[in-house]
Amino acid sequence: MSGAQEATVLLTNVRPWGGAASDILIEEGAIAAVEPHDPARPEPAGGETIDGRGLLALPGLVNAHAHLDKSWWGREWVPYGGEATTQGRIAHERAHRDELGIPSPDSTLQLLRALVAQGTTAFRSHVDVDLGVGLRGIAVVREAVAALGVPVALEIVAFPQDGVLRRPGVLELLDRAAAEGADHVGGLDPALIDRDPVGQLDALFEIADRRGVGLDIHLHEGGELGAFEYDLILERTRALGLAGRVNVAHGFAIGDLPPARQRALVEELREAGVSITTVAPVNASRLPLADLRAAGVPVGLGTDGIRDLWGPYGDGDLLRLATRLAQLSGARRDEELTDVVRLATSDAAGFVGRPVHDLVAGAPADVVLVDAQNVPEALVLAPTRELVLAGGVRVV
Ligand SMILES: Nc1ccnc(=O)[nH]1
Repeated sequence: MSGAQEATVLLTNVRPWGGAASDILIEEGAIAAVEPHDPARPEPAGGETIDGRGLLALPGLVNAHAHLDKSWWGREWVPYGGEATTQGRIAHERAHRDELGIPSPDSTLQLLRALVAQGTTAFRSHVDVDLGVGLRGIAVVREAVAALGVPVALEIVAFPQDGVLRRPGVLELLDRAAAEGADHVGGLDPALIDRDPVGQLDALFEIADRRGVGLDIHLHEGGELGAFEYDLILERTRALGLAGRVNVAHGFAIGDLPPARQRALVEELREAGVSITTVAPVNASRLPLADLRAAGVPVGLGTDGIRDLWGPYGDGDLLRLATRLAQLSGARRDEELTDVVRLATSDAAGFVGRPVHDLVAGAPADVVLVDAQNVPEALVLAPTRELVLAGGVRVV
């Protein structure tokens, strides 16, 4: 990619995960070595040396659930005007996105600039695919990421926000998106939106299985209905051998179940290889985060939409969002706080198609420096990002 990416960078005197002072050598966008800090280490020939001033180093933050196509970021404030239901938001967005020129490469680019400046270096973004916009949103997001000029990781979920079976032609669009390089096919609330949970899920799983892509399904539906839909998803994941390729986004229903059924569902998710993403909502049932983490079910954290026709909230700071997740989950001990930071960084590698995303040799050189004593303090304070590298390229 860019020449900047290929340059050698020596990042000296940083404390990876709050550990001992270290020097990180970066070559061709990847971490080549992490070694004990040596003030006498020679500068790399033809490369750049950056003094890390003893700051705490974390891997880049991973936004595992974004909607990069929806935002009006960087424009005049857009007051929210829809009804506060899922269908109300869908209708409001469809009624007003054209007059705002959404999806827009420019708004998405401005949003991305703000997000990477806060240390997010990898994204899994749902992108609306529907009869109005077709696959244009996917092209818009790809164009904005290219214009950003920074080697961030991007996975695309072709997301049928306006419904699947109730909108004939959407399945064909999803199939084309998968054929043309989308990493996942999305879905949403197959009962509320399509009034046919078995039908929607069968159709989505068929595409994912045939095209060899993943599935990432929004499940806002709660209680017994949502629990039934979890069952349908687990059943199909097992039947088609799609372990490790299926994600449930939001999945509020699990938080509505009594503890014994929650534990049983966590065990089923683990066994079937289904992951969960959350946006740490303050007004929905809580995920059993500790149980999910203890079972080894991958849990990703994302921003959801940021300042869009779904709502006015969000500053995109994933570290601050991690603070909220920790608070909502009752995390208090240092190990629990640190675990939430791992969830938002190194442990989220799988959500953005990376085998490894950490401060280790062989990983992409995505590094965030903050002024904090240790990882728990970095989580609690979410301090200014003093330096952000994405693929070895300096963003901040
Ligand atoms: N939380 C959500 C944001 C955008 N679209 C959805 O379906 N849900």
